[in-house]
Amino acid sequence: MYATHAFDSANSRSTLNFQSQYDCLFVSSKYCLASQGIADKFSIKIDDTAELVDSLRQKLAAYSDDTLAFGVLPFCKSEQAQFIIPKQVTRWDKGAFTACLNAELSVYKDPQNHLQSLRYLQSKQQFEHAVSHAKTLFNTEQLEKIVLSKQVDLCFKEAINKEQLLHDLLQQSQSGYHFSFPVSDESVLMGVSPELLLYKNDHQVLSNPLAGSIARHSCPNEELIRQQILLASNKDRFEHSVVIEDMEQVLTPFCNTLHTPLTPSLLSTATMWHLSTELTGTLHDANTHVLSIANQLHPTPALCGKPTTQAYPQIAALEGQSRGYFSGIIGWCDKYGNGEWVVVIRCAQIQKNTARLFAGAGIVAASVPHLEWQETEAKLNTMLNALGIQQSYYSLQKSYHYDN
Ligand SMILES: C=C(O[C@H]1C=CC=C(C(=O)O)[C@@H]1O)C(=O)O
Repeated sequence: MYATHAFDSANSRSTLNFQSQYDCLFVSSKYCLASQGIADKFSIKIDDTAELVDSLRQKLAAYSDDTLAFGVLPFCKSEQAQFIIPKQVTRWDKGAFTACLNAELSVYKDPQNHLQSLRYLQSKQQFEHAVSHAKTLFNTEQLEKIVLSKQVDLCFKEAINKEQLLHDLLQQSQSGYHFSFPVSDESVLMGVSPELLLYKNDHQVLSNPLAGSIARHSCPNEELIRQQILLASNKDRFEHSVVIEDMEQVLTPFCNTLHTPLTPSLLSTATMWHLSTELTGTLHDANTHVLSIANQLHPTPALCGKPTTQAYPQIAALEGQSRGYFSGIIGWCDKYGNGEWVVVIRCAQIQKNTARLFAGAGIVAASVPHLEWQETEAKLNTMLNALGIQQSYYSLQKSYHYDN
């Protein structure tokens, strides 16, 4: 059921047919898990962590010891998570998987798929107004931080080739966590998250929250300046510290030891620099399920705000539509409660010839509305680049298609 794939470069086309051979995909720093066939598919409530974990354990109990479950939890705790227990999971070495995908796609590279329309669900003005409004709440609502996001709908002439998209995401950045999960019969959630919520193996836990961002630049000198600006920015350092404090509070009761570096470091994606902190710990109990911790961490103030209970209703009111799986969590777990979960960002929900893109930014008292808009624009570039959309064309189109 859980096979390690020895990559045979001479026979790459017959060893993996990407059109049909995976349903769920999770690519970590060194490995890639690709599932084939569906043994069971089910939804579970996420508002009660103990119930969520019990239901999962019961489902997995019926299968062999090496069975995995893939899942995606929505942002909103009143919605349900989706899980898939695959018939088979192939574990690839990451390099081998990428080489195989390259070999597949070099044979049939799709012609350029033309963008037909682009629609912002919130205009720039609406987003900036929401940021300004959020800033007034910091004085009155005991709120320290809130994450506001936007959604953009793209429509292409032809159906989006998901294998090509995955390939382009991998080409763009080998780092990060690439994922693909069929959230309905017709639509797939795909992306490359830079943010590890929780890896758990036996006693060991690792988390790598990110918060505080600046867009990358093509000029090396400007890149250095931007890195320094980000490291020295009190606004971004505050945005980051709020997340780390909250995560430490959740992780501490589970851990014998927990190490948190005193200052954040920098982490880059293909398009952004982020402030990053790696928390490492050892658990009291190796049987603790990865989701017992991950669902308590979720949603962290990197995706929601602080305090969470105050931020949730404000997000619903200010954003005006459901985030669905965006800023939820995605990953896998095994029968022993081991697994790896990342936050659902830098992603799109793909359905036939349409893609819905998402991007958010942490808002604090020192936020400047138009800069937060620019940050979310820069974050959209991960998916826009992978979808082959040229910036000049995109800029021209978007000025005509705000959904006012
Ligand atoms: C909400 C997003 O990013 C989060 C993760 C990293 C940095 C963030 C920030 O600096 O605001 C966000 O908290 C997104 O990419 O849509």
